[in-house]
Amino acid sequence: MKKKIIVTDHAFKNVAYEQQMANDFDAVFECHSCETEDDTRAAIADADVVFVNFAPVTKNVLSVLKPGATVIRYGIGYDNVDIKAATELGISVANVPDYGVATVADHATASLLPLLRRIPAYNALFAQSDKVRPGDVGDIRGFRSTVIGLVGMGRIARAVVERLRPFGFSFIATDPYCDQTVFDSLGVERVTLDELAKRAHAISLHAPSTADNIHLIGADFLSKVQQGTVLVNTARGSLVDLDALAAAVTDGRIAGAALDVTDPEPLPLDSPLRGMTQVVLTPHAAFYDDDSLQNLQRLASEEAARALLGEELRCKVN
Ligand SMILES: NC(=O)C1=CN([C@@H]2O[C@H](COP(=O)(O)OP(=O)(O)OC[C@H]3O[C@@H](n4cnc5c(N)ncnc54)[C@H](O)[C@@H]3O)[C@@H](O)[C@H]2O)C=CC1
Ligand SMILES: O=C(O)C(=O)COP(=O)(O)O
Repeated sequence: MKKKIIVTDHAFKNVAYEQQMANDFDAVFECHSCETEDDTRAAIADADVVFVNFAPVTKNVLSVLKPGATVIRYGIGYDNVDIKAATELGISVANVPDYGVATVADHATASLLPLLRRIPAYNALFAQSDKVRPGDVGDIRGFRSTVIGLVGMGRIARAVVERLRPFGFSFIATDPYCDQTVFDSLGVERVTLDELAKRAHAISLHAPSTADNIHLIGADFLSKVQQGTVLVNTARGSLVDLDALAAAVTDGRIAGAALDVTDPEPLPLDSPLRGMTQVVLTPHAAFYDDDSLQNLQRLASEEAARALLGEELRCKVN
């Protein structure tokens, strides 16, 4: 019987790599745009390999697969897949941890620097006044006296440090699970989350979405930050309590925020954050450029080939 390879959803320009890989195996290949659990269940029934981007892969969805099937997350975070249920059902899950580290780090860096220079705030003033002057956006701290605080010290955070280092910033970071040697080799001071809140002038989030990390950046954290701090989130929306963030932007503790991810996504039309000139929004796009998409689709397709050949997966997460 022919093998069956299904894409549940994606935002790519084409699926040429996947199609070629399926042809190599003379497999059935279908590409869907699943929006509901029912869509996904119907699309993947009896598949051998499932590629999933953002569609939720719940226990209910997984139950239509046979033991031995493989689910490949198009991406790094796999919080949309019920890993426990997959393991119980004998289904392997893999992600692609290394396709776009540079691209996400580029996006975080490109978001953070304009906030520190208050460029979005100046730009907004031009819509209201014909006499915009230096300093109209409040105090601006020089880069060489600015402390960057990283939440998470994994692959992307390390790449952000490399990109920001030439500007002369100092770096502090919190990561309960990362080895001290990583901090030492990068010259990053290890601190607690509490200390990071108090000392950082710019905070960039790079921790995964887990049950423990929900609203890590909430009212308590934001009550401790210095007036005029900036925040960048390219990790996962669930890390930030958006109501608490809106309050902190309103009272000036947060002078600027760049949110690539929010919970929920998309950000509701009536969210106050949409109208705030200090808040820059991008649509979960930090991973998105031509280089990273090519890597992602190629590496995911190679992983699928390994699954079909019965070989050990490169990036199995369960
Ligand atoms: N916006 C986008 O397009 C993209 C977002 N991401 C997100 O970025 C996150 C980070 O990616 P990587 O750096 O590749 O992951 P990674 O797994 O290399 O690093 C994550 C680090 O966070 C640490 N961590 C976990 N809980 C923490 C906590 N409570 N406080 C501080 N640190 C904590 C871990 O110990 C680990 O060192 C991913 O989980 C993913 O959700 C990844 C790619 C694209
Ligand atoms: O999942 C995607 O394709 C992305 O948007 C980026 O995913 P990640 O954030 O890598 O888990």
